[in-house]
Amino acid sequence: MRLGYSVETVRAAEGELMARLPEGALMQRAAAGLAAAAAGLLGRVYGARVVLLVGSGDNGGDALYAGARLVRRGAGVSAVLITPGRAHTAGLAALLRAGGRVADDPYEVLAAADLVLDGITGIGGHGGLRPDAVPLARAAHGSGAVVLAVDLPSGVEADTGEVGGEAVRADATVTFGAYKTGLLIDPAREYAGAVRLVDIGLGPHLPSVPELEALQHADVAHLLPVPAAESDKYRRGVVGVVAGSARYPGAAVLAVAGALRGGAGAVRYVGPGSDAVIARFPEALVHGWPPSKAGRVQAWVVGPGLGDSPGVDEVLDSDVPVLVDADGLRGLDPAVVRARSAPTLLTPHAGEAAALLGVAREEVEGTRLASVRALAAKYGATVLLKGSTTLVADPDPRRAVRVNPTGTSWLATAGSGDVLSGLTGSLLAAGLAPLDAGSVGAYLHGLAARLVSRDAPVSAHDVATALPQAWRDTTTP
Ligand SMILES: NC(=O)C1=CN([C@@H]2O[C@H](COP(=O)(O)OP(=O)(O)OC[C@H]3O[C@@H](n4cnc5c(N)ncnc54)[C@H](OP(=O)(O)O)[C@@H]3O)[C@@H](O)[C@H]2O)[C@@H](O)CC1
Ligand SMILES: Nc1ncnc2c1ncn2[C@@H]1O[C@H](COP(=O)(O)OP(=O)(O)O)[C@@H](O)[C@H]1O
Ligand SMILES: [K+]
Repeated sequence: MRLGYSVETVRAAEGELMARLPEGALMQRAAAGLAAAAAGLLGRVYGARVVLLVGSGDNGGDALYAGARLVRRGAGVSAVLITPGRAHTAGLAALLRAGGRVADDPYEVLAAADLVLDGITGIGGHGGLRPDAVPLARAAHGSGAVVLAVDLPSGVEADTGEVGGEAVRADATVTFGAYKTGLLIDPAREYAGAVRLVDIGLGPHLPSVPELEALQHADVAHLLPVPAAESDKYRRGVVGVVAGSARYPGAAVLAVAGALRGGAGAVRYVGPGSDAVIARFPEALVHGWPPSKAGRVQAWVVGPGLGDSPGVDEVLDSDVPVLVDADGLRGLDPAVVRARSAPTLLTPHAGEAAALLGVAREEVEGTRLASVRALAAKYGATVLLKGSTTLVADPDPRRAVRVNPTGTSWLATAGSGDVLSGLTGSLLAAGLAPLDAGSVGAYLHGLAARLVSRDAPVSAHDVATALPQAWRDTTTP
């Protein structure tokens, strides 16, 4: 599991650790890791031209000490002080002692740089870059040099992944001690580039429950349902799908396609898309209306392509877990969801989430973590917020939010969400708790898309077909 922590948590852990170490030791560890990463990016340090963007806090101190190390390995290092007179005193002295210098003309050194270390702000920064730093960040981006962010790209919000104004666009980020939550969530994640964690000994001082967690292959393999020797189709779980309409019969087919690959022993379909479903998937069990007469079902999926067709109320009335997606989310009453005896999992994209929260779509896209938590609280349900960063929040606010590490922007294709609902509903029917079903579903779906896409366009149907390959990939050591 990859874990993300808030600034408050990181500062508390740093405080504990610092009390046991000699003064400045932690910053030296950070600077050593940073210099090593910089050297790796440069390939050849001797003769390289390095520029440090130095803010007024310890983030700038890290950059200055790392710069001193690079000077000692033969690099030419120039520091650009954002607020002269307020740079980290000991760090600046170390740089000058080693043979580095303060730049006379920031834009001249930036234009000639091979590598820029962004030490303007780290976990102490708020509200985007200040105006004096903005042109420097732009010049770094436009210079052709590799931009390496120190701890975080300056200007992004460490706790939320929000970007309130302008921020540094980095090719890579070296973060110290622990991933900050914002590094794992868009839009900040995109500003960070490739993120590397440098161990500074913080581990034993961090709490066991982080703010954010990302499943890795081994976690998913551990959660996937596997039939036992004595299993039969009912013990493996039966998933019911209420999806599609005369207008969108394809949604029924795609949701069933996902459901057939999610580990349930059988898929029941109820709705206007029966003919299309059975023509494509003879193994699906199709039933007449209403869903309550369809026979045993351990979890329902309702909503994809449903249009105005009925089904949501009937399914929410059941006493088994229900996944509500797409049209099923329209006008969904929090009181109805809260009153249910079994868990509910909502899977909105940003537009649907915005409608449920009564805000603009852009607001949800800019504040994903806060939005997914707000929806989970409002509905007392697990919420999977889809998009460039998929997040899954439990209704219990003490649980870490899951962030999906797989996926590709090629997934932004019509119908791929229908496959995800079927797949995730199937995992629910197989017995996974909603938080696990949502995060495992998103993981496999994103991995399948990557495997089948290999950087070319994919269709939703391709993604469904690649799900067994993603499953195998995850469980193969
Ligand atoms: N603690 C530790 O043990 C370790 C910490 N480490 C490192 O320290 C970093 C945290 O350092 P920090 O706390 O000094 O804050 P930091 O991120 O440098 O920024 C604060 C300064 O920026 C300024 N500023 C604020 N907003 C701004 C804006 N929008 N645009 C421009 N400027 C802005 C603000 O100025 P002021 O408001 O005072 O005018 C203030 O002076 C952390 O990320 C890691 O790199 C590592 O060495 C490992 C050990
Ligand atoms: N920019 C993106 N990057 C990665 N994944 C994305 C992006 N945009 C959408 N997705 C994923 O694609 C799927 C789209 O689902 P959805 O919006 O419900 O589409 P549809 O309703 O057409 O099926 C979701 O799994 C979502 O997370
Ligand atoms: K930084």
